[in-house]
Amino acid sequence: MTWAIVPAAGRGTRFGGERPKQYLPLAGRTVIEHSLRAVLSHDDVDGVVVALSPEDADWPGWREIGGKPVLTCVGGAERADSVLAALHALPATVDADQWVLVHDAARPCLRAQDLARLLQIGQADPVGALLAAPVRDTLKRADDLGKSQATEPREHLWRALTPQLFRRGGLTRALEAALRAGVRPTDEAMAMERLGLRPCLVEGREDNLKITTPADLALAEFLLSNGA
Ligand SMILES: Nc1ccn([C@@H]2O[C@H](COP(=O)(O)OP(=O)(O)OP(=O)(O)O)[C@@H](O)[C@H]2O)c(=O)n1
Ligand SMILES: C[C@](O)(CO)[C@H](O)COP(=O)(O)O
Repeated sequence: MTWAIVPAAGRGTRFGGERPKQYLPLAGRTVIEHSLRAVLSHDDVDGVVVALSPEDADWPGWREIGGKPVLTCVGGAERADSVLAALHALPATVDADQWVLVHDAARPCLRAQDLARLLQIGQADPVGALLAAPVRDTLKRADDLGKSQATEPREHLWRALTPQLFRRGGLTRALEAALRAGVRPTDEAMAMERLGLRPCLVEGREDNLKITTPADLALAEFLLSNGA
C-alpha cells in the first residue's frame, strides 16, 4: 500500500497572476488535476492527501479521482510544513513503514514510466528514492553584479524532481528534525540527507518540469497537448 502526498498550498508568487498556478488551465484540465491523475495512475498508489492553503478558493472539492480517495489537509508556511501536515493527515491504516510518494502539484507532466521506475527502484532501496535529472549544462556562479565569476564542476550534480519516495515514519521524523533545527528542506531528500541517509537517484525525464513561470506553463501545454 502506497499513498501519495501532493503539496498544493503555495501561492505561486514567481508565476504571478491572481489565481495560484496549480489551478491554471492546462491541456483541457488544470495543472493540479494533471499532477493528481499522474501520481494516482499507478496501480500501487491507493490514494492521495492534498495539502491546501487555508485561503484556497479554487479547490474543486474532489473526493475521489479514478476511483481512488482524495483527502485534504491544511498546508503550512513552507513546502516542508505542508508535506509534514499531509503526512500527519494520512489514514491510520498507512503504517510507519509504508511508502509515501510526495509529488508537487506544480509538476503536471509526470510520465507513467518514470513513476513505475521510481516505485520499482525505490521500494527495493533501504532509504527510498527520488526522480532526478543529471545536470547537462555548464554551471556558472554569478557575482553581485550578475557577471560570471566561476564555472562550477557539474560532475555528480543532479536536479531533483518529484515524486520522491520514502517510508511514512522515516520521512515524518526527518522533516520534524529538520524543522526543529530551523532548517527548511526544499525537498524530502534533503531532510533525509541531513540524517546521513542516501536516497537513490532515479533518472527521470527532463520534461517533468515544475510550473514556476509562465514560460513553463506554455511548454507544459505543448507537451501535454501533443503527447510529446
Ligand atoms: N507553503 C507551501 C509552498 C509550496 N507548496 C507547494 O510545493 C510545490 C512546489 O513549490 P513552488 O513551485 O515553489 O510553488 P509556490 O511556492 O506556489 O511558488 P512560489 O515559490 O513562486 O511562490 C507546489 O506544488 C506548491 O503548491 C506547498 O504545498 N506549501
Ligand atoms: C521539490 C522540488 O520540486 C524539487 O526540485 C523543489 O525543491 C521545489 O522547490 P520550490 O522552491 O518549493 O518550488
